[in-house]
Amino acid sequence: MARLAAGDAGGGAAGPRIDGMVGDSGGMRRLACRVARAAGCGAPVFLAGETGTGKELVATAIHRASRRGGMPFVGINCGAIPPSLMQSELFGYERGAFTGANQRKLGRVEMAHGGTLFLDEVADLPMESQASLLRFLEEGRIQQLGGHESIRVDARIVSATHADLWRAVDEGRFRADLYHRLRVIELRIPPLRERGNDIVLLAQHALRRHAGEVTSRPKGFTACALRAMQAYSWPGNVRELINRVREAMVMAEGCYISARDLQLGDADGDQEVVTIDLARREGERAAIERALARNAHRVGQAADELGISRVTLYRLMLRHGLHVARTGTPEASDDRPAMAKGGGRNA
Ligand SMILES: Nc1ncnc2c1ncn2[C@@H]1O[C@H](COP(=O)(O)OP(=O)(O)OP(=O)(O)O)[C@@H](O)[C@H]1O
Repeated sequence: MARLAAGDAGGGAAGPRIDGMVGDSGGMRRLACRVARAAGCGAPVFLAGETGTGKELVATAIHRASRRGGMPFVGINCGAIPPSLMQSELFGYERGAFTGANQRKLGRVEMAHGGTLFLDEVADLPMESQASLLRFLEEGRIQQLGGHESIRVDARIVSATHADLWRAVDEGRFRADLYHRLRVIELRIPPLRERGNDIVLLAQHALRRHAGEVTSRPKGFTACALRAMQAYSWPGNVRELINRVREAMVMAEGCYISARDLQLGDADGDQEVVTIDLARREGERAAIERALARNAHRVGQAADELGISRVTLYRLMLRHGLHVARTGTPEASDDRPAMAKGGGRNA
């Protein structure tokens, strides 16, 4: 189960991380810090992020790291329950509330008493349930279907959606008052394409984790496969990456998974063999190049984003043959190197 931990997140320097989540990029480290802070308070948390980015893992991590960690974590996917059943699913019903209600049934909110209620795909919550949820958030009380008394429940709400919740408000499908109540703390989970070398770490993690599913486990990835993975946009994020690696493990013809095995193209030279060490160095170099490009070659800012010190970044740039050339223009101060590639793959 996910919990917060301090330590190494897959090959980098020590720092906060979310246990159970592979990732060492600046974005994931920043998220880990925010998750730790969010866990320390009792306010509602809203998780925004594309599908497959790990929202459920983050919700679990917040729960585990909070004072409610030993109590129930109850999840519900609001998009998977028929709207007509949502009210009874969330708030339960009294015996005799409707035909067939032979005994009292607890709803998910009450099940989460003392713990955390995770409302996944909250944008799909029907209007009637939105009103009842708002009442719960304001008063800490619920009413069962067919019940006459209101029941006091102490549950923390963590909600998530991959959709644009504000748009749902704009279109009149989601109450603005509930929107603000749910978003007291908002955590944005970065899409996989913004996580640099995490893509390689996650692919290697999937290879290890699912080794038991195949008779002969591939030894690793070809260089082209690693490049193709880093160039791809991953619309299905981590879930898509894991599934592609699992499929490639079964289908791969050689000892190393190629870009073609991952259905990510058919690049020349895909037979090239890659050791873990080489893969790490390639990933590291790509992450540095990307951070520098994204930060207009400001080394200090790029270092912050990568979660390392400026000195370490200079050292790594030197190792990878990424030179800092001063041009003498005011913009090109120490902090704005013109980058030149050199040194080849083993630099
Ligand atoms: N950083 C990570 N490290 C390891 N596994 C991860 C990571 N992020 C996500 N996963 C895995 O990817 C899959 C999708 O994660 P999860 O269900 O938490 O995403 P989600 O954002 O809630 O998706 P959806 O919006 O579709 O509900 C799960 O199998 C999860 O274990």
